[in-house]
Amino acid sequence: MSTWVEEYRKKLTTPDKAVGIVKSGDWIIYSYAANTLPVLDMALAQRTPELHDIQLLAGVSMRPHAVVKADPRGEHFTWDCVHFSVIDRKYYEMGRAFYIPLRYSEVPRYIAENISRIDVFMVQVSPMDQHGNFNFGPTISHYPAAAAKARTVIVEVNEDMPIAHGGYGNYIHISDVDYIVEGGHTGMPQIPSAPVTDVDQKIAQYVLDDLRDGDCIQLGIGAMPNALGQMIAASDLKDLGVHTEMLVDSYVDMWEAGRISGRKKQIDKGRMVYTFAGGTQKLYDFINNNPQVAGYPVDYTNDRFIASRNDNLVSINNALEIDLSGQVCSETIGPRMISGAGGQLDFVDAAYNSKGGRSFICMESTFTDAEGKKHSRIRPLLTEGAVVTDTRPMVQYVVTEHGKANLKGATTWQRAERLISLAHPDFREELIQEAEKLKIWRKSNK
Ligand SMILES: CC(=O)SCCNC(=O)CCNC(=O)[C@H](O)C(C)(C)COP(=O)(O)OP(=O)(O)OC[C@H]1O[C@@H](n2cnc3c(N)ncnc32)[C@H](O)[C@@H]1OP(=O)(O)O
Ligand SMILES: CCCC(=O)O
Repeated sequence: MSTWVEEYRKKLTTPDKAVGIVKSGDWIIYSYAANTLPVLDMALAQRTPELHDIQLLAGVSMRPHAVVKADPRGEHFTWDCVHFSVIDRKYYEMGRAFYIPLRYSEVPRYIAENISRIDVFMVQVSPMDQHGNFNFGPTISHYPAAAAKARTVIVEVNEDMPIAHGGYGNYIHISDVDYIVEGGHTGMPQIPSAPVTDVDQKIAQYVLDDLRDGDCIQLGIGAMPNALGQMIAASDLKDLGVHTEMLVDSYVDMWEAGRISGRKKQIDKGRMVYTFAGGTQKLYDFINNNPQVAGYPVDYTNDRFIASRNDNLVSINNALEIDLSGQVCSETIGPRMISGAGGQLDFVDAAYNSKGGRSFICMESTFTDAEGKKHSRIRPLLTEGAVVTDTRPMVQYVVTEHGKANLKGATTWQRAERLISLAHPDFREELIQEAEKLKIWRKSNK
């Protein structure tokens, strides 16, 4: 019998006993994204009445949480997020979730340096291998930093979790684990790709026109990047590389269509690099035991100096609005939180600093509200309360369904002119008048 099997037996416990170590006032990190914790979360929720002032560091929720359901007013558990998914956004609307403004690359350092203590790290893992390792499956992110900082580490084993190959940091050894809980077959969250519209396809086409054989790509989340992934799969591009933050189903489509080889990458040659994967079973099956993918901690994938070591790094991300000077908001509507900074600025920076690299900020030119009224996403000024995700000196290409413009090095009047040319025609005249008032409209502008 291997030493690890004996140690496994000693550390194996029930969910109730494992969460029994939690005390009022504790700081807990919950694993997130596709590594949500159905069993430990349920057990902790049952202790709601007796626990107070528990700080839960979480976010990117791909399944709803029992602790939030059990405590709808947030009187026992505070839900602090490094990024909002649609589920976290609902918690926020209930007054139940808070945001930690950070670039995603900084989360491991934030855990190491800015939190005085982590009492418990609960993380969902794959079953232990013969060497005593539990694989983190689809999400590596900040988990190595959390495990290093936490006083107690509890793993929840999910028999359905894929075993993902990595660069480093993609597993935890049993000697670093305090308690093991067997969750059984709890499945993987299924996140289907967002449906693609004609507008998404038009935007994606402008980006596709710019892509070249051998580019190394990072695609953000949402319908437009999904449209682009499908269009790349159907194109004749070859030898693309992948160095991204999130791996989604469309990477599988591109790989299966023969578009991705990673042959031209300068680092992690031949491997698709990511820090978290979220999609359908197709994606989880793809990463399972596949040496062509490499999961890394987020301070590797999103570090601008590391990511930009790949030549021709092309970053493609979505935004919510942009002002005429080029400030991009991708995380709020006015003061209302939608998502978070995530890794957008990390990749805007990395792509621009990669030799031959380019960064694209994409958005539909308009937003239609619940009453059916159209609003321009290109605005004279950002909506009051909006936060700036990408500062204007950082932004390079901006794309809407009306075209593509390079803002790097452009003067204020050139920015106004170029951005107005990307606005919906119905709003252009009004934007010109506002640009005049802002003194960024040159008399000879078209
Ligand atoms: C995982 C990765 O993305 S890696 C990439 C790096 N990270 C980032 O880019 C982080 C920042 N970016 C993001 O979070 C996203 O790309 C977003 C939010 C900009 C766009 O994501 P999408 O899923 O395409 O957003 P979507 O169009 O569905 O809008 C999100 C919400 O904002 C609302 N919204 C969007 N624009 C507006 C607007 N102008 N006014 C009011 N509400 C708006 C939508 O109705 C939707 O709300 P709902 O979910 O309550 O219906
Ligand atoms: C966890 C961060 C997700 C994003 O960058 O959008």
